[in-house]
Amino acid sequence: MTPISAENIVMNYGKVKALDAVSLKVEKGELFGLIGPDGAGKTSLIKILGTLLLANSGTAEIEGMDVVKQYQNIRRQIGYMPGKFSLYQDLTVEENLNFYASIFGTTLEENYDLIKDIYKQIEPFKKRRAGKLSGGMKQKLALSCALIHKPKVLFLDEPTRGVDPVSRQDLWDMLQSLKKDNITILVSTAYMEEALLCDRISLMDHGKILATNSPDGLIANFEKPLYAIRSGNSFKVIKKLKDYEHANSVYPFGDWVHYTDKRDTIDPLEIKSYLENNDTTNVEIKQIKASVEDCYMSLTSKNQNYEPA
Ligand SMILES: Nc1ncnc2c1ncn2[C@@H]1O[C@H](COP(=O)(O)OP(=O)(O)OP(=O)(O)O)[C@@H](O)[C@H]1O
Repeated sequence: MTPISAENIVMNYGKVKALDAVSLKVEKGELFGLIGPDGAGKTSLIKILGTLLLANSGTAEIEGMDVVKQYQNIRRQIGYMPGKFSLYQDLTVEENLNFYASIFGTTLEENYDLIKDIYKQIEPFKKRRAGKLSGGMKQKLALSCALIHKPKVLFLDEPTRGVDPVSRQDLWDMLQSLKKDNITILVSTAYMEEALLCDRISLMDHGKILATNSPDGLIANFEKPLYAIRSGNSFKVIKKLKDYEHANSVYPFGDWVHYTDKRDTIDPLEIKSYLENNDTTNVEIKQIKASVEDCYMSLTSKNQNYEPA
């Protein structure tokens, strides 16, 4: 049985098409990432799968149960960590955990083993009110609460948003360690580099899934040779490359400009000369391996037929 499956999910908010015929399958024990910028539709999809929102059309099943007809059974078997910290700020760490455990008819002691690696990092602060915890500690508490009833499927909506880099890494380590318990995890993020920490990912843009693959598989499918180009003036490089008749894609990437050409084979020196003949000096050019972000840029440039939100 597939732990998470969705077929042709459509979600509209008035005129905004938040999800446009989205289909997805996540296998048992996978750490699966929904990757996309703000507004891509990640939260809407997670809420529909987590039985918190009704789709306009399409079907979805969690552990073989229909998200509309069997939502009560599903809720007993899933954990959900919303994007916004939503625990009780006035309750202590321990009280929050006991509260969530009691809702599911369990206790902290009963499921201590599952959450101990995460909880032990905040246990010294168990008498502290949740509202007084640091961002990283809040995140660990929220994850502990989402796991307290031993869910089969765990949904996390942008758990690393606005969290410091060390806590972000901690969270991913915790998610990796949950794999040994065979929990299926669907996590969303807008940070492209986090895609590499997932078993498989779906890249999302404007309510559509553009591609689903392992990070390596996605990168291996990048269609064209990719070049990184720079000179003292990135703005000029971008402008001149965009005017270049053979340019396929041109976008800034840190200090560099990433470029693909319409032709299958090219001589990079030809591009260098073109730029130098168009008042761009000190041009450096090198062929590079595509990253997940490059794959995303290439796919979004093809996904132009959307209704702007
Ligand atoms: N309750 C709502 N009413 C109207 N529009 C909404 C509502 N919720 C989401 N939207 C719109 O639907 C689209 C998808 O939003 P969604 O929150 O699902 O995306 P997201 O990828 O999770 O982005 P974010 O990180 O900003 O939450 C966006 O254009 C958003 O503005």
